[in-house]
Order: sequence, then C-alpha cells, then structure tokens
Amino acid sequence: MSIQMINSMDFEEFIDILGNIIENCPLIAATIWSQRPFKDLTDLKKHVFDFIEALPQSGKEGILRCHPDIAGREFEQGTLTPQSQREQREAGLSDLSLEERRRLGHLNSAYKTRFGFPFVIAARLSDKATILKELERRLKNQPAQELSTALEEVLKICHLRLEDIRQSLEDPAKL
Ligand SMILES: NC(=O)N[C@H]1NC(=O)NC1=O
Repeated sequence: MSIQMINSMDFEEFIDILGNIIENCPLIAATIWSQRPFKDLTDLKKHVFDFIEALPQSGKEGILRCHPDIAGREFEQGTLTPQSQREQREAGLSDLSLEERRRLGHLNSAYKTRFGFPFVIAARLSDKATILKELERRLKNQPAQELSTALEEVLKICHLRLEDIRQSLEDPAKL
C-alpha cells in the first residue's frame, strides 16, 4: 500500500517524491513529513490543506506566486518542473494559435495586475478553450473570492499529483 511506503520514507526520499505536490513549495512537504504517520492519502492531503489554510493572506498569495504562468515563456522553453510541463502540455497549451497566444498573454497580465498573483488553474482538468474562458470569467471576481478560487485550484493540482504518486508507487513501471 502506498501510504505505508510514504510513511516509511526518510526525509530526503519524502521530499524527492512529494516535494512538488504544491508547485515550487517543498516547504509544505518538509513540514508535513514530521506529521507522519498518515492514515491514508486523504489524511495526508488534509495536512497539506490545513497548512495552507493556517497561512496569513500573504502566505496564501505567496503560494500562488510560486506557480508559473499558464503558457508562459518557461513553458515554451520547456524549463518548468516536470509536473507543470506535463500538465500544461496535456491541456493542449503547446499548440496555441498566434491569436490564442496573444489573447492568453493579454489576459494573464491583466489578471496579474488586478490580483497581484498569476492565474492558476488545474490544467489537466481543462483544455485551452476552457482555460481562456475561465481566465476571462475569473478576472471579474472580487479579490477575496478569487484568492479562494485560485487556492481551490492549487488543491486540485495537489490531488492529481498525489494520485500520480500513488500509481507510480503501486506500479513503478508508470514512473
Ligand atoms: N498557473 C498555473 O495554473 N499553473 C499550473 N496549472 C497546472 O495544472 N500546472 C501548473 O503549473
């Protein structure tokens, strides 16, 4: 069972495997490592969620700022974390038309200007048309509402990354 494997990991291995369940925030995995043993993956996730929930607003915004832009320069250059690169590729963001790229660039920067953090969405649960529509829709949200919507997306990304980890621990051939 993957939870027993996770519970028995030493700190280095834990960070190696789970360090990026929240994008570019290994501190979260580093914190919850000392809260083992976890009953199951739902329990592990609860520790992640509780950590985020307990942060002040600046910390919550900080987590969002650790996320790369959707279809930004790093994605085009292939320099994102492997998880991010795959998620954005699977949402079809590698074949944007010139017009879609222009629109996304424009909306991304309008969003950042309005809220002070990048637009975050669980790309694997979406596609390029929906991402553009959601960006346009969420741009009209009030800041407090948008902070909580964006954090919900972070948690969806975390959930999917943990599912991948569970599968790879149960079937290492999938790694
Ligand atoms: N900005 C943003 O949403 N980034 C991401 N979304 C996702 O699913 N993976 C990411 O890196």
